[in-house]
Amino acid sequence: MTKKMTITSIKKSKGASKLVMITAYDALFARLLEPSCDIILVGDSLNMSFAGKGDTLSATLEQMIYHTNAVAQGAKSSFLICDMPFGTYINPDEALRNSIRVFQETTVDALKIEGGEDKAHIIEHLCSNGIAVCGHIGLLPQAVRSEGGYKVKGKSQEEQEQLIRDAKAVERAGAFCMVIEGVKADVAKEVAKSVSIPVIGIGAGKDVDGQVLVFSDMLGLFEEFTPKFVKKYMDGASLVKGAIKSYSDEVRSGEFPQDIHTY
Ligand SMILES: Nc1nc(=O)c2c([nH]1)NC[C@@H]1CN(c3ccc(C(=O)N[C@@H](CCC(=O)O)C(=O)O)cc3)CN21
Ligand SMILES: CC(C)C(=O)C(=O)O
Ligand SMILES: [Mg+2]
Repeated sequence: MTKKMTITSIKKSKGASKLVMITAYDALFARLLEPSCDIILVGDSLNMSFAGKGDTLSATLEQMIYHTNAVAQGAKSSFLICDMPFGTYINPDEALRNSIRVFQETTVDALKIEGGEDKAHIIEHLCSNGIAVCGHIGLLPQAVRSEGGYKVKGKSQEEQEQLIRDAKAVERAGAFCMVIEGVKADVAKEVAKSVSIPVIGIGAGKDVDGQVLVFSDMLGLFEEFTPKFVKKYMDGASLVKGAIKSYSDEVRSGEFPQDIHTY
């Protein structure tokens, strides 16, 4: 990835190339991910993977702004999206006020909000005030408590029809793309076909317009999180633990530091 993507090139990518999105929470990883991805998402999953909490609900706007600024320092040529955290877009005015804060306090390119048909009026209000919005439909992590867990969507006829309505409402409201999470692959495929903006999947099969994963999941760093949709591209936890063990052993044995590490 050399030239930074724009709302226009992201929209145009549909049907031509798959979008690669990965989350990042700091400058260090943002710099490492940037060469191979189109979009970096500062996800509210940072409340779990970074802050160690049990779900995303207690992530704050201040946290999201802090991490977005860190990521922006590391990734100057990636399109940057920040999740609006739980409780920050409960009505159009609140949503716009909070979105403007993120836009003014960071260099983020777009914001992501969870919800379909029920959030279309919010997306519309943001879009008509200069905020680029990425939708998020299907499994909505911010609804984990009201839903009683993380539930894959699209299993019933009603859910399938609702997902199509959600995607169309998000598109009509002005979103430039959307994430579809935790949806049966055949249903996600139909959803992607039903709109003309890119639909980026996570746990939604291959027949969508791109994929997103949490970086710490795909690098095998987040050991306790092993849902079906994650592919571990490296065993990060073992590698890191092994390196730390070597350091520890060498400090204790006196093997580190050697002359080359010494002034
Ligand atoms: N590190 C991390 N990775 C993520 O992908 C992620 C987060 N955090 N935090 C926010 C949400 C929460 N996500 C989740 C969390 C759990 C399941 C889960 O337990 N899935 C079950 C399937 C449930 C069903 O069949 O209905 C699984 O076993 O895969 C799915 C998505 C995805 N998001
Ligand atoms: C899992 C992705 C889509 C997300 O919303 C997050 O990382 O918070
Ligand atoms: Mg999120």
